Amino acid sequence: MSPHYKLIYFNARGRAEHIRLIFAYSGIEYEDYRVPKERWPEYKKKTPFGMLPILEIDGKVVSQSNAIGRYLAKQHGLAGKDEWEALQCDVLVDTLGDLKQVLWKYRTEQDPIKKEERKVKLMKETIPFYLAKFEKVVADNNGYSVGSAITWCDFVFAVSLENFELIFGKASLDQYPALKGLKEKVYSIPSIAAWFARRPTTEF
Ligand SMILES: N[C@@H](CCC(=O)N[C@@H](CS)C(=O)NCC(=O)O)C(=O)O
Repeated sequence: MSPHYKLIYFNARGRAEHIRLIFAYSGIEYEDYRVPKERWPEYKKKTPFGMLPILEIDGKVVSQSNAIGRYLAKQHGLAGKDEWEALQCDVLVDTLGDLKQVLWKYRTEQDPIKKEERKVKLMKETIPFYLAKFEKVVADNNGYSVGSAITWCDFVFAVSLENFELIFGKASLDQYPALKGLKEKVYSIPSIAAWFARRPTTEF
């Protein structure tokens, strides 16, 4: 019998959405609990490290979005065909994490001058540096980020690229056709498209 899963996060896609895509793709029932903002200070005390997402598996609680993603991916055939591909998934997920950290610093920068400086560096250096490399990886793998079949890494890419387009505009991926194609491929998988259609609307 499948365990009882309860995914706990905020009312956002953020660091939980790739986990929701794994659940949707694998047809796994789970509770998608979104902690209301006003309940967070109290709720925080009950979490292992004061942060979300967490996943309850038959009542046992684990934290860390990528550890959770990797665990579920391994169980549901989404972690590559062998250890080498599983490693490639981890490498790309962590590298995307590095880029997302820089994007987060830009998005949350309060000083307008520093924000503009960050934007110039991002647009001229950081984003082309990472996206050109990711583009080559996906093009070389015929449209997958790892190997020749769908992995949880593709889900992390799809969610990140969707956010990227929200931040920088729809045309921002035009020069990266393999990445754009990967995002579209993931969101057109029927089980994921169905999740996309019914998921709560949130900013990020
Ligand atoms: N490395 C952790 C980071 C988790 C994290 O930063 N969570 C944020 C939301 S995205 C959080 O819980 N913030 C609320 C707080 O720190 O009080 C993961 O990937 O799960």
